[in-house]
This record gives sequence, C-alpha cells and structure tokens, in this order.
Amino acid sequence: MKHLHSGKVRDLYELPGGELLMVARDTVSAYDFVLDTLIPDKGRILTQLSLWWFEQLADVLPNHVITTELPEGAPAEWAGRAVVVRRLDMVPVECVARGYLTGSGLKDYASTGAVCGVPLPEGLVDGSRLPEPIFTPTTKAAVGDHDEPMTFAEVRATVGDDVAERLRGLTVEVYRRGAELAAERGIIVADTKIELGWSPEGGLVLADEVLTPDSSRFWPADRWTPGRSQPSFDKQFVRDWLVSPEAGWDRAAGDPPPPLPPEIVDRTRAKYVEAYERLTGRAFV
Ligand SMILES: C[C@H](c1ccccc1)n1cc(-c2ncnc(N)c2C#N)cn1
Repeated sequence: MKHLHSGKVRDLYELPGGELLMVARDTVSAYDFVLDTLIPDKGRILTQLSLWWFEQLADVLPNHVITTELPEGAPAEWAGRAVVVRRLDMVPVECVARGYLTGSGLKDYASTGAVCGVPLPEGLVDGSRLPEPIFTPTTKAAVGDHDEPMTFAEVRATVGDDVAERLRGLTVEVYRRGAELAAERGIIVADTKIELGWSPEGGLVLADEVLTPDSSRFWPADRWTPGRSQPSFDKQFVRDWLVSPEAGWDRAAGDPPPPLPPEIVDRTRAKYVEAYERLTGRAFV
C-alpha cells in the first residue's frame, strides 16, 4: 500500500483498489510535541470510540467507513486501529464547533469580542459555556502552519452559500449530539473538529475520526471551573508531569520532551479506557 500522509497521531495509506486506510498510532502529543513514549492501546481505543460515534451519528449523516477488516499486506499489529475508508473529495475547511470558550477561540474573543466573527456576550472567561454551540471554522493550514479562523462569509466564498450552511448545520449537530451524550456520562466535550467530504454521488459524508479526545477537548465535568484552564480528561497527567521538576524538561529552550515514566503511561492509558467505557457502555477488550 502507498503511504499518503502522516499526522501527529495517525497515518493515511492508499490501497490498490483506491480506498484509503487510516491507521491510528499509540502516540500522544502535548505542548505541540509528539512524545516519543507510546501509550499502549491508545490507537485501538480511539479507533473503536470513533467507530462507535459513527454508529450513533448514522441518522445525522453517512460516514466514510468501509470495513475494519485489515487489508492484505497490512501488519497484524494494526488490527483494531486501522479502518478502510472511502476516498472522498475533502471539503477545504476545518469544521469546528464549540460549546465552551477556550484556546484559540478565547484569544479571538479577547481581541474581537467574537469568535470567527460570531459575536458573543461580554464577560466570558476561559472555560465559559457558550449560550449556544457555534460553528468556528478554520482554514486547512499546510503542515507546520497554523489553521486560521474563518468567518462564515469566508466559508461561503470558499464553498458557496448552500454548502456553507450545510457545513455549519452538520458540524453543530454532530457537536450537540456528542456533547449531550458525553455530559450524561460526566464528560464535557468543549469543542470538536470534524472532517467532511463529498461522495461521488455529491452528498456530504463524515470522514476522519469523530468525537475522540484527539479531535475534541474532553474535560472531566466534575472539575469544570470557568476562569482558569480546565484539566484535560486524558492528557492532564502527561502535561503536569512534563512541566514538573521531576521531568527536568527545559521547555523554554525548545528541547524535545523527555520520555514518560511508566506510571504516567499507565494512568494515561487508563483514562483512554475510562473515556471509552463511560461513553460507549462497552468494556474495552
Ligand atoms: C486529515 C486527515 C488525515 C487522516 C489520517 C492521517 C493524516 C491526515 N485526512 C483525511 C483525508 C481523506 N481524504 C480522502 N478521503 C477520506 N475519506 C479521507 C479521510 N478521512 C485526507 N487527510
């Protein structure tokens, strides 16, 4: 199979029949670095979680999954974390929806009182819940560049009025469904990024991964405290250890992060298993 693209935590291959193979790695990224230390089973856990969300969202829109059967020639170690998907004509817009204000959205709000041109009430702070979830699209920056916020007018100019409306509607609906279900299970989904593509028949299809802790911000609901940075459901142990004296990491010098101790690896794996089991109600095997 032909290697097409490598992201921070996933790889994309082309199969002889023209379909694509998405493979999730056991890597985790923190502070914009992909760490050297692997989190065992992370790729499988997040792949199985995404497949479960595709099932939950089947009544909202179709998805690109063909099969989870490993194709001929794929290494056995990819089992459970590789998905054969339909090749789509990808929409050139990162479709993001936010139900809470943080990260780049908070920066945009702090300087403009709006996010991607969507005006918000005054007085919001880091972690504030928004009155309604909003569509906050960005450009698809080249590797190494940063995604830039897009206004809805810019999305219209890029894909046309009708498709822009549909991107907004679908992105907010996927977010709402995910955030609602997760909230019932004690997890806040603060925001999420989805990828949409056009099928050969011309319909919009949900692609990539969906509503995972890599494509979304997951916060433990019982620790939500607006006004400060919220702890990450899955990455907080890694973040805290990396900036602790024990790690001896000179982040300011731009040094790569040190390897993670086994205990941090184990606790982080347990958080991914916990997120999967709480959301799906299924035991991770
Ligand atoms: C950003 C993402 C990516 C995934 C995995 C690794 C690195 C990047 N990506 C997805 C496609 C893509 N292209 C055509 N048809 C599709 N069904 C998909 C999907 N999913 C292109 N890039």
